[in-house]
Amino acid sequence: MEQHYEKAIIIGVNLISRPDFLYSMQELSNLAAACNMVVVGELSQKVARVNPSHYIGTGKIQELCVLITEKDASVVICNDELTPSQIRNLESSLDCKVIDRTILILAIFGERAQTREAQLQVEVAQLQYMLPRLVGLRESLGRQGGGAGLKNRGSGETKLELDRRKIEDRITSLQSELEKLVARRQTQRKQRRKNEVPVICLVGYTNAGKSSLLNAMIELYNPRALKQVFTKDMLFATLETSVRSISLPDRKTFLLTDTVGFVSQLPHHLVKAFRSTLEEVTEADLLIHVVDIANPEYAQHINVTNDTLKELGADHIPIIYAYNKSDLTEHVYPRIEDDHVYLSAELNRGIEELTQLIRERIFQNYVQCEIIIPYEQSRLVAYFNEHAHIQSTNYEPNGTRLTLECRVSDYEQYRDVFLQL
Ligand SMILES: Nc1nc2c(ncn2[C@@H]2O[C@H](COP(=O)(O)OP(=O)(O)OP(=O)(O)O)[C@@H](O)[C@H]2O)c(=O)[nH]1
Ligand SMILES: [Mg+2]
Repeated sequence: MEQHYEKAIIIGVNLISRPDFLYSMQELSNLAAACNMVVVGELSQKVARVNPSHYIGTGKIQELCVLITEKDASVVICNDELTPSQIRNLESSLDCKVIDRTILILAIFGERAQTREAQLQVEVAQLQYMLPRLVGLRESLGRQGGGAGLKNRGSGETKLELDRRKIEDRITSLQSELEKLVARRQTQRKQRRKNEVPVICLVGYTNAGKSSLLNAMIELYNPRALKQVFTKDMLFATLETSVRSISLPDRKTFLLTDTVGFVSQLPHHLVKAFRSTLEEVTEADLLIHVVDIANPEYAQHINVTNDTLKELGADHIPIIYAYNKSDLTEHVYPRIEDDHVYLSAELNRGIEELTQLIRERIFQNYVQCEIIIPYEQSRLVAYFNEHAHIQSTNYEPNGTRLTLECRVSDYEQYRDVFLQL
């Protein structure tokens, strides 16, 4: 089937205090493309503050009207989240469909959501966005058909109240379903804590290669598990959290979590709705910040991710930087430099180097020791075989002598049982 592309014009207010404006417009254009729109024109206004009634000033509106006709555009996309009345006023001045950055991101998330949890989260965010905008939210959410004119205006207060009630009821029911799923996930996380398995979370800008890196780790260390995750060259390929257990050759094990990618100005409702998914990040022992080092905007991407981590309250967690897609650059790789490593998830190169950094950060609490376990405690031999790296095993008259590397906590817990060497 032939893909239908809607012609869009992007507009933005370049606040004097905003250094990342050009970048954010570029990002908006990528978001539009992910939503099957083609950007045919662009307009920006440099001012000290956003126009409270129309987002942009009167002069700019005239200019925009000309541009819309000239380019035969059917939608205008604003670079910020607009108030309900700004959208309403702009639409009537332009007589053209107007959407904002938030609707765009919500639409992409809506299209990508696969699991029940992700679908519920997106729908809650969409409804909450919609609630205060019921009046005049013309075609914007169900972006099909285009240009319905003003015919839905003023359909009466009663109808509006009814719609509002319906939406509120729907939000309540979605949220209660969501809470059940969240409770289940929290139980799983508690269980993991109890097992003392360290949790490492992959974070980063969307399309940086987080899912690819998870797959490369699986392929190297647990190839038989066949639990690869979905990767694709598009914004927000991943909306759900996947957790995989990675066992290194010396039996050290950690959980590696892949999660939703970040983008600048992630809508407030969306962050709130995805709170449970993102809790995985805030409770991690270590973060791997995946950066697409081949992208010219990578420094901005790093800032966006770090800002989002701060917003989530996860900026206290230790970070390793994985400079991914090094194969597309001139950088020498694989290579470790301080807390970052140059690698290529696609070519499976640099994964061991990354693992080395992980080991240094996560597995410092290990001791090298030699112990004798009495034969009547042989279940402990089985325990250490499972949870430690055994270097040698010898059977002596009174017990099993093991040379091993194990967690300090395990050593401390059982030291009274061990026999004198
Ligand atoms: N050349 C090259 N391409 C890569 C590398 N790693 C990932 N890619 C490609 O980059 C694209 C995005 O990869 P994903 O792993 O889906 O990225 P992600 O960070 O999980 O993205 P979201 O889930 O959308 O946030 C895919 O087309 C990958 O094939 C790499 O090391 N080199
Ligand atoms: Mg992904």
